[in-house]
Amino acid sequence: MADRRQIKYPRVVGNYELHQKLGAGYSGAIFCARNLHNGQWVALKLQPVDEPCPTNKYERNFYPALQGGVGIPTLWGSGTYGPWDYLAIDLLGASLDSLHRQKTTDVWDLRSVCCVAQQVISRLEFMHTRGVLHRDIQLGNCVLGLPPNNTTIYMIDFGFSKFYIDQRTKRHIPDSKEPRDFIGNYWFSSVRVHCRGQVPSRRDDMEAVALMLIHMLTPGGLHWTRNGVPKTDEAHERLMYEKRTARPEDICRGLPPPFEEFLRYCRRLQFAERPDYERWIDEFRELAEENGFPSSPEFVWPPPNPEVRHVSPKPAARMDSGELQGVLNGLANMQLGDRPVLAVRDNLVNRDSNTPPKDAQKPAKVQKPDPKAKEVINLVSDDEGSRDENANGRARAAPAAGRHTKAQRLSQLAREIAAATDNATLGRLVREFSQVMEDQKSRMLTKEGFAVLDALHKQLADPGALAAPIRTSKPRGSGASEVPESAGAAGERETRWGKMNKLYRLGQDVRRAGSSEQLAQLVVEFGAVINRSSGRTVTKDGFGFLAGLAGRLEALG
Ligand SMILES: Nc1ncnc2c1ncn2[C@@H]1O[C@H](COP(=O)(O)OP(=O)(O)OP(=O)(O)O)[C@@H](O)[C@H]1O
Repeated sequence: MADRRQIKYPRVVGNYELHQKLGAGYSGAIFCARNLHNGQWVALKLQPVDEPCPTNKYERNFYPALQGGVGIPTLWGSGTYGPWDYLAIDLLGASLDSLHRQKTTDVWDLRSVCCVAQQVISRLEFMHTRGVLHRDIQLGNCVLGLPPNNTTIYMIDFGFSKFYIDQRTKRHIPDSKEPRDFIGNYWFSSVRVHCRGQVPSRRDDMEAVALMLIHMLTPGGLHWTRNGVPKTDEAHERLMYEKRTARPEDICRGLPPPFEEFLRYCRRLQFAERPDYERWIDEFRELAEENGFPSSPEFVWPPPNPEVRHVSPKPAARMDSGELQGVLNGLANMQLGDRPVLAVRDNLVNRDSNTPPKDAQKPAKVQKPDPKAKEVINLVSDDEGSRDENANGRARAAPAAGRHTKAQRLSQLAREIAAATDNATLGRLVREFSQVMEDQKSRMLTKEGFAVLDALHKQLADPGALAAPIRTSKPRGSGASEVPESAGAAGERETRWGKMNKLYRLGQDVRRAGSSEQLAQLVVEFGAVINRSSGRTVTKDGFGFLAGLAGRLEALG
């Protein structure tokens, strides 16, 4: 291959007249070009036909499969012209890499990063549904459109892409233990692919997004990127070692929890597993909303003032999913102190149902559970009606008045549940909770949803809640106890029933529960099953459980 600096590019290639150079990559250059016949401006990717790494040829395979997707450039023409191989695609604007270099602050603002997260995950969802892996996710391959599409992030550069669905058999490509050459980029390729030589699949595209987002929020970037591209094997080995040994909790220290959770989630995915794109788009949208930013994923650059907030690397109390699990199980052992007991008339005196209890009015905090104590833990994070501190220590603006997000509705429900004074009201609130969840596209149980369960549990957990326990029929299956099993038995249940079966069985148990205590226990188990399930989605059986719970509460009210 000729030395790229000496390559003389032609003035015209096919129907296109070349203008300024937009960029140069690993194996070619890209120009702004004009169609000589219709005047249309395009980006022309140019490569010598004898290029040893003919990425244009590879890319040409994927563009047809990806046409029509939001944020995927249109392919206007491609072919060879004399010694040149070319691709004519939509002319786009600045790449995130160029914005990264231009930015005047240490790190990106959280709003922009949440927009990038939502859009890039959505692009991957589209590509993956078309059977294509990107395999080279990086800032330089995320490019803004030109007006009027300048708030859309486009994915470019499919030179390393691959069909993970075999075009002939329509099956997922097989995993393999064979040693393989690394394909991807040094900064963001997943640990599995980059450091362990594994076959890339959907999970690795997702992990690359997670690393890219964390990089954007880290002063100086991820530490293995700071010495530049490795020039020797030794330097590459060192980089891989640093990447491989970097613990999620360390590289995400001080960042809002969804970033670490996302990275961990990607690393837990199985080789052929479909990532839950919707869940993570929702998570990052909610993170934006919680911080007072618009829920729209539109990428606005420069970030509109005065909302620009940068995430400082301040250590924050956080709860990982393992801890969350412990918390849910620990809810069963909560010490409720002298909290009033539902359905015992004496306790209703002096309680005004319109006034949330003192606890419910405080913005609850995410706390680190004490593993020994198994005490009361609040899972809720935000009270949107109040002002709160963000990670930067600045006051968080309340979301725009009149806009009721899922998070707001759930937080409000948690407060109303905490303030409820009878079971019939609780039953109605459970129905509302179910309705809020059903109205949502994703049906994912967020932390605000868990806070609703937490509030519900608190209201039900006292054994005296229902004055006259009613007789329960025997659950299906021999020797089953009349009392719903404890959270400690949940692990055993997992092997006895399939995962899906569990929610169905909980739905049956809830209709037979004879006391508030039993209902409280079932609420904990319900939360634990949802939390363990991939995507934390409330399924049909989950809604069946909620309907059963509401009905039971109303009947006992
Ligand atoms: N359609 C486009 N419109 C405007 N600029 C573009 C377009 N496509 C690419 N660029 C610019 O050119 C740069 C290189 O493009 P691209 O990544 O497609 O080329 P490549 O040769 O495959 O590069 P690499 O080897 O770095 O992956 C991009 O980072 C971007 O700045």
